[in-house]
Amino acid sequence: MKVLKFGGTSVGSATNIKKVKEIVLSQNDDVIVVVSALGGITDKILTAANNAATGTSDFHTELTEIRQRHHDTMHELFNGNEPIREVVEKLLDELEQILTGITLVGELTAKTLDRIAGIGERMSSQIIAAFIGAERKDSSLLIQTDSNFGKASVDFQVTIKNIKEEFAGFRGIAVAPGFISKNSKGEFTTLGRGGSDFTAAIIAAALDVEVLEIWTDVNGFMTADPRVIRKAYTIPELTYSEAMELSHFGAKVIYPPTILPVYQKGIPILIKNTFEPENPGTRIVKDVRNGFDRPIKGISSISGITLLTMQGIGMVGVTGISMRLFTALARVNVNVILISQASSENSISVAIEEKMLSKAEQAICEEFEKEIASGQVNKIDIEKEVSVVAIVGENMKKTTGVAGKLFSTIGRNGVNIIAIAQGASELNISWVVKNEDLRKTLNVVHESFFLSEFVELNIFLMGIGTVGGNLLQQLKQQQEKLLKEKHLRVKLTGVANSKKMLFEREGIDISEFRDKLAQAEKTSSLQGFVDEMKDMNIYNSVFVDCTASDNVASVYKEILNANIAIVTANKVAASSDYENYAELKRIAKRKGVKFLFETNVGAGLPIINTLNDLVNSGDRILKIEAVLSGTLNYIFNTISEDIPLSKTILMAKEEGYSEPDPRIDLSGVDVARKILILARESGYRIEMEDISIKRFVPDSLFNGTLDEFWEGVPGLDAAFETERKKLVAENKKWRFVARFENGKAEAGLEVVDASHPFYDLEGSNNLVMYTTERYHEFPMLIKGYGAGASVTAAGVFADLIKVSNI
Ligand SMILES: NC(=O)C1=CN([C@@H]2O[C@H](COP(=O)(O)OP(=O)(O)OC[C@H]3O[C@@H](n4cnc5c(N)ncnc54)[C@H](OP(=O)(O)O)[C@@H]3O)[C@@H](O)[C@H]2O)C=CC1
Ligand SMILES: N[C@@H](CC=O)C(=O)O
Repeated sequence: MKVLKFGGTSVGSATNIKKVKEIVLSQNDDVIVVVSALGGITDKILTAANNAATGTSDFHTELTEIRQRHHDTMHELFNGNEPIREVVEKLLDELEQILTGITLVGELTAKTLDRIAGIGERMSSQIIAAFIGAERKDSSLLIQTDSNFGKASVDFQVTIKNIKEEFAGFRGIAVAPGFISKNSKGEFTTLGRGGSDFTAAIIAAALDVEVLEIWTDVNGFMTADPRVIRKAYTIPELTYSEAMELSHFGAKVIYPPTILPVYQKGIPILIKNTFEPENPGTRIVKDVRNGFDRPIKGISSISGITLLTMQGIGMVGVTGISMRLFTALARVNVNVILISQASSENSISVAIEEKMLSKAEQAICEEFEKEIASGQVNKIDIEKEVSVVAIVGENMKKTTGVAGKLFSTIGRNGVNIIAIAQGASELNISWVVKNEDLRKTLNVVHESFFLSEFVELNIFLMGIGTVGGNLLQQLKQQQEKLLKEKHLRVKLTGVANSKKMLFEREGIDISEFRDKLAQAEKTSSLQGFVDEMKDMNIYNSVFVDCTASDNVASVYKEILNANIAIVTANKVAASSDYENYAELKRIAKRKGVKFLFETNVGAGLPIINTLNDLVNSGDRILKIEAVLSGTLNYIFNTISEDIPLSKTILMAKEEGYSEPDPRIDLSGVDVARKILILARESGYRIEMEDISIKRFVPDSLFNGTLDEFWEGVPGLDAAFETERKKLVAENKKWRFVARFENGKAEAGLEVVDASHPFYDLEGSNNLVMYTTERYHEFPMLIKGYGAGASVTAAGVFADLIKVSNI
């Protein structure tokens, strides 16, 4: 035999009652169906009763609605041929008479309220029993309570005997109302909050049924609130204690105290969805089966919380403080949701519902009036607009590292934890965060404990030109593969160029980003972009800088301080003042976020990473010799009798090798920035001014505007051609070489012969030679394309993958 309980929404309309019938008839067992009132009816009865108690007969609106709902439901279920209309009509009349009586006396007692509060269940059970063609049983004649009207206590001895007698030898389907009961005098009582669950649990326990099924409007307990966590999913199995904890923390699937009778008997509870009966739902059992025994089962949260903290040196070592605090709160009916006390006994924090704040504050201040006046206890500290979050799971007890993983994940994402509580049962770890951090907290914790197979990376990209545009193409191309093979979901969450900016929490479709950005409402603004990123407060966020802008580089500190990682192709920050560069690295380290700039030197070549690996493994960089400009190398490899210098510069720009402003390349500044970064990454404190640059283009060309530069450059062509011819005759080549040795860096144009390793460096290639303590006789060489859209974008992409930690 089974007991199936259907809640208010499940029986809320004729359509839903038809679904209930299908479910009940599909059971291959004898079934007792316990039903709530039609959804919303009990509330209407209570409102009508309270209105009546004002003595103004102001209950008719509710009563008319209650009548109409039942008439409509019966009409639709029975096609106008309503076999139980008379019974229901009588109950509605009874309700009207009592409401009229309440109006006349102008008073509503708990006893009178119990008389009418269960009329909804009495009506719904009649309708549903008739519609299913089942026998109706009257729970109020079976469940006997004391006379504590409003929340009566069950006399289990009498009740169990009644139920056993009533159902002895029963076969088939019975329908019984939930929530209602009677005292020994035969007066109506009710079972309080969650009453229908309680009725079902009492019957299930009395009859020792195989299972108690609670049919509701959700697919059981979810790993987290699905309104916040899109990827939350149903938990297949929970222990009674886990279900109890999750319910306490906001998962309103069951009301725990009501399932006590089945818990004591070890009868499994199955939570099922009336509207998705094929969903397996959640099984609540004593011991979960293998495979359903992960350490964390669910995350829950309660918002609308205030944290009160009592602190003072006068509290240390004084007995009775906690007792007085909790007694004071209990006196004014304030429920304490979380308690946290430092072992120093110097402070104690309690989380309470926000609406209880003034009562609680007053009670504490009165209780500790003397201590506060004498300064032994400080003024009560109040932290409003906070939420309590909890992870729940019985297996935490057997697993080390859960708390470590939990708090490091939260911390890495920049969420401040205000208070923590964990009971010695290790069933639940609860902590308090600001309301504004709740969504992010739930997301990071959910991802870390439930979706570790799916990591999400939220990209905020600034700059969609040569490099940024290509990066997006590559991301688009790889998105599916990364998801499938690496379980990494890469989302473009924000994007901007110098004109517009666009944000979408759920991710911008990369194939449409240009159109969408062009049509975006928001005008681009650097601070606006940063503020929006911070406000969105999304976990695993990364800012990607594909501009060449000094301004953009100037906001890195703010971004890292907001726990947002940075991946940048822009060399400005890493080559700015040493103090700024070092500070950015310090912030990134302190905040536990990445600050990566591999593409700053040699585009996609692993030049910085290799250097870091050498240094971190204890090697020492003795010398760096390198060709670090893709543009300049391309120019010197392309210049010929037919292609003059000025044309090669244009060609380098068109190929996507040069900086947005090619004077940065031609002046040697780009190379100086790169050798500076390598020197710093080798462990040297060095500034841009320390680098000597030998220019090969007169300074006058760099002093004017970009247009003046383009106009002036052809003037150099003839002299270069003359020099070039001489070099060809001598079988020599120009190379713009950077060197770093003994703490000194320099860059300049050199002539190399065929014996030199740089001689054969083709196209836009770069070559770096690291002479180190370990690579001494034969330096380490890294060679390959040193510029260009696709290789640079690939380098940025590789840094992004590093940020995702997959
Ligand atoms: N090209 C290469 O081989 C390599 C380049 N890099 C670096 O990559 C970076 C990008 O270079 P590249 O793609 O060639 O440059 P582009 O000029 O092609 O693109 C720059 C992008 O940045 C945008 N932008 C500029 N300023 C701002 C701002 N203040 N706010 C928002 N967006 C802005 C531009 O917008 P708009 O179009 O509206 O002006 C454009 O979308 C540079 O720092 C460069 O040094 C690094 C290694 C190799
Ligand atoms: N403009 C740069 C691009 C890479 O940093 C170059 O030409 O090397």
